[in-house]
Amino acid sequence: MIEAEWWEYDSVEEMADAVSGDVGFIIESAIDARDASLLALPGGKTPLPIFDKMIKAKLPWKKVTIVPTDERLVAVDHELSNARMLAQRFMRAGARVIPIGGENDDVDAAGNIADARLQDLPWPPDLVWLGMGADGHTASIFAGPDMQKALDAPNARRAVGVRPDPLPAEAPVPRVTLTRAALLSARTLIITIQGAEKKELLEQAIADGQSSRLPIGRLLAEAEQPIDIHWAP
Ligand SMILES: O=C(O)[C@H](O)[C@@H](O)[C@H](O)[C@H](O)COP(=O)(O)O
Repeated sequence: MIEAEWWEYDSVEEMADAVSGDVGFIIESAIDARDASLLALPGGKTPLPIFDKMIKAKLPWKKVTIVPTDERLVAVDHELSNARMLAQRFMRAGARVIPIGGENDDVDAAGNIADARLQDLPWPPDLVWLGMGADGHTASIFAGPDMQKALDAPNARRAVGVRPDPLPAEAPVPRVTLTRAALLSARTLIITIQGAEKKELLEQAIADGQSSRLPIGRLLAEAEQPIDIHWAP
């Protein structure tokens, strides 16, 4: 049974205020408890106004380490790179951003490299924050030949290489993604989505749970923690 709580806002701006406040609280609580905070943050467009609010907040960014939940296999300075997008924002604020990908034609090797990098970090993340595509993908767990690999990887495995099929139009490149086990190891799990269509899709995926054909449904079906879903029109 997926324990999901929906938070619905009237605007993106309102969602950004609320979510940036929640994430700030997660960061401060982690630093109080462990003197450090590890966050796994999504790519995509929905979180950008929230990220922009977050970096304006006076948080102890020097104690914060950020990894992308997934990465496109492009050069680290490429416009499609999630690490680049995160670094441009959060490194300026003082946080450490760890890239997990880069240009690599060998998708499986890229997955091994991402996994090795994540194995060096103090685990679990205080926060895994996910988005969802209109096709029901989340992080870079896409329908296609590698979906099961990302969903069924053993608990100790933190990342794998994936070849979405079909390749998503907004960034048509192979990826690495945190595995289901790694994503669900988070102390806190949140999702941010926008638009009526995605709301309906996510509600259906949650209702279908384990029998969902969508990656997000299959992922959440195994979650043991309650999930906060933030939605704006
Ligand atoms: O592609 C990535 O890097 C993502 O992490 C991906 O899972 C993203 O969160 C969704 O595609 C939603 O993207 P939008 O917020 O742009 O709709």
